[in-house]
Amino acid sequence: MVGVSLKNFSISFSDTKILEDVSFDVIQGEIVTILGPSGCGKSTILRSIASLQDEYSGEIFINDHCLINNGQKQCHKDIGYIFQDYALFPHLNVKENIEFALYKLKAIERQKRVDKLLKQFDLVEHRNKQIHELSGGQQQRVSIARVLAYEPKVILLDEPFSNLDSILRNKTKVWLKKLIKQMGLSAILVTHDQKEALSMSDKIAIIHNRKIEQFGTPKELFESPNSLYVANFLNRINSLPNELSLSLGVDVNEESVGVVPIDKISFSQSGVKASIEDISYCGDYYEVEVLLCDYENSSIFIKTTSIDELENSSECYLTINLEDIKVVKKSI
Ligand SMILES: Nc1ncnc2c1ncn2[C@@H]1O[C@H](COP(=O)(O)OP(=O)(O)OP(=O)(O)O)[C@@H](O)[C@H]1O
Repeated sequence: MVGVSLKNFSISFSDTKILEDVSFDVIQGEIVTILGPSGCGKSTILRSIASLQDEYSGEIFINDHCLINNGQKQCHKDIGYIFQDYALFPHLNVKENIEFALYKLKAIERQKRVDKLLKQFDLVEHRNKQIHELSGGQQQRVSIARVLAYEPKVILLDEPFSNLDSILRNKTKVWLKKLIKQMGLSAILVTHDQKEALSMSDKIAIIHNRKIEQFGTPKELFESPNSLYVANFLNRINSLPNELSLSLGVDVNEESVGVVPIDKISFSQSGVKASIEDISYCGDYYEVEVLLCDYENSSIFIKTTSIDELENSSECYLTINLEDIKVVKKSI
């Protein structure tokens, strides 16, 4: 069943078009991530779904109910919104924050639900603490528990991991993904982080120039990007000069370009002649920038684990395999 559906969603602010004809569905139990540059309208989509913004045209459906019906706004109680800064009530303790929206329930039922969430979110020992006494990760768990307390069917996550360090971030991602699946929620995640999008999502919507440039599973977008923009957004790739692609037997023209991931090019004894421009140490690998000598010194990057033979020489040769080159549109 479709949990959230956007149909021809468009929105402008003071004559500036932000989004145009955006349509996508989120099935129950599915995580859809919206990816795009800063200011492209990602949070505007979430705010509109949460009925915090209603200047849009087009339609938004939550479990088949349109949010604006005959010009009347219908707030939907099935939606939980998790904000980037958690938006917890600082004057209430952990337990009070979680039970805040449950005032309509009988005391005993309320108590039961809060106890279950405190346990589920590993917050039992912190139940009486004030918000400022919690770590960032604990605050985030309280913010998610508070939203799940009123049993939403749809969950909107706006950069939910941005305040967490990388270890806690990875742990929380796995935990939240499991939780969304177990509860059969329809989730929409907004993030800047491509890796996060690839690992968390069932589908990804990439926004570019006010529209969805591509919508599909992470694998589809990663392996078959339909444009240079999508390819660049999801992976570290090189755009090859068209003359080089043609010489390698790749069919490109003025509107298309051959792209190859930086880890698919290797150094060799012969092949495409290049000169070393820069070597950057990146922990368990190196990123080497080279200039392609025969192609107006176009620069490309190569990911390699060994630079032994490169350090004392400025000249090198590259092997680029035909099967690793994808042809994509320069832009849509
Ligand atoms: N209420 C508003 N009035 C006027 N302009 C707005 C309003 N809300 C958002 N905007 C503008 O719309 C654009 C999209 O904003 P939005 O917050 O959706 O971007 P975003 O993609 O979430 O960005 P970021 O990744 O930086 O958080 C921005 O240029 C923003 O300034």
